[in-house]
Amino acid sequence: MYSSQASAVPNRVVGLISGTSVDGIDAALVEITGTELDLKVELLAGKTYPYPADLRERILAVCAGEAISMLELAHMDDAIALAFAQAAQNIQIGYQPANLIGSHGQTVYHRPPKEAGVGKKNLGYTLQLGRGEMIAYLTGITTVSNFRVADIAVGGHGAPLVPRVDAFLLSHPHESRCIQNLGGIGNLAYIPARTDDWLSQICGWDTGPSNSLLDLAVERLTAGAKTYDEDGQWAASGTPCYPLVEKWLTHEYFHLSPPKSTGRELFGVAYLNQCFQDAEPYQLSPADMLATLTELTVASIVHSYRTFLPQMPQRVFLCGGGSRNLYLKQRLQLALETVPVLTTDEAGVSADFKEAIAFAVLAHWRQLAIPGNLPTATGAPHEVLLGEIHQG
Ligand SMILES: Nc1ncnc2c1ncn2[C@@H]1O[C@H](COP(=O)(O)OP(=O)(O)OP(=O)(O)O)[C@@H](O)[C@H]1O
Ligand SMILES: CC(=O)N[C@H]1[C@@H]2OC[C@@H](O2)[C@@H](O)[C@@H]1O[C@H](C)C(=O)O
Repeated sequence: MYSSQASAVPNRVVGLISGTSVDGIDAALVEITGTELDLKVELLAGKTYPYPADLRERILAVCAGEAISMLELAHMDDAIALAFAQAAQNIQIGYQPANLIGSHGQTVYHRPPKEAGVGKKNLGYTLQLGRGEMIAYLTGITTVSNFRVADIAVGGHGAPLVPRVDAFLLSHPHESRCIQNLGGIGNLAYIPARTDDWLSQICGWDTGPSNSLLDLAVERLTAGAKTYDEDGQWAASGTPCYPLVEKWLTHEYFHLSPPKSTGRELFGVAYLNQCFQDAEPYQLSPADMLATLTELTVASIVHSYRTFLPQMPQRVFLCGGGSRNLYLKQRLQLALETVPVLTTDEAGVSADFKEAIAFAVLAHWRQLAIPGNLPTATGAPHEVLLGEIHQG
């Protein structure tokens, strides 16, 4: 880790991301001071800008494996970049302009690296659309994008990237914490209390599905009328089917040792179809099915903590859209027994905009030539600078 080097003048940065839920572009306008141990971020504005419906549909189809031509790919890349550039411009209205944008883009494909014999690896592959050069061109603001490839280039997973930012924004002097993102996919950052060698013990990984299967199931059960189960109300009226949860938990991903990453390629439409097929003998109601899928998210997270963490954290802080799913939160609290489950809002960082904030911080780090990956979370052999800089 780099020693802190205070930057006195706040950097005004826009962070942008659309995650695996493809529910819209999260934009955060922040003021950043400091770098790592002295890092401070003030959220001036945060907003989610929904994609145009047809663009969202096309993105989801590509994520689900639909073939497209190179021409269509180029069009989609630019349509996403345009939507991101508009989000960057809109979030600044009424504020002094930003001097930097950090844009994650839209993941449409992610393949983790694979062992290929002793000491050899097939590099991972990851593709985020919404090219940074177009965002810089349209906004006139220097834009950092394509954050994942430098980590992948040295053999890492290129994900999760947020744990390093979590470590500097959410550590505590006396308390060990897990920061649990509940997006389409779940991930965690484990942050020990800030004692002697705490930095070397921080780790993270993707826990598996969080809302991805729930959202797809809701769309299927409502014939497209709804895209998610608000506050988890529908699931809350059902009962989890534990034999199914046990069966689904045997999936190889949950038993892989970290560092590990995943996506909709593994926990998407095909997996959900299998879940519905597995559920047939049990004749579950729609509410029971949603409760059972919720329980898979809960059980996979808790199994992951108990199996792979050096010790259970003293507190868990949730973020991402799933932190608004009251049923999911309640089930997680029940399964984690005495470990209190809160949201990152309660630790001073917006649960809704933490990922967008993180990409603003990663752009800030890139500008200062500070590495952005956490090798214990991505599996990279060393730290690297993340992101390509496009001058505005
Ligand atoms: N009030 C709510 N009740 C239940 N679920 C909600 C609520 N609000 C948001 N969600 C869930 O959160 C999802 C969006 O979460 P989020 O924006 O954190 O995901 P993401 O960033 O796209 O995913 P990832 O972190 O995997 O990249 C929605 O698709 C929905 O399932
Ligand atoms: C390839 C990719 O886009 N991965 C996402 C996804 O969504 C959650 C989880 O899987 C995480 O690994 C990652 O996003 C966050 C922002 C990260 O890199 O920390």
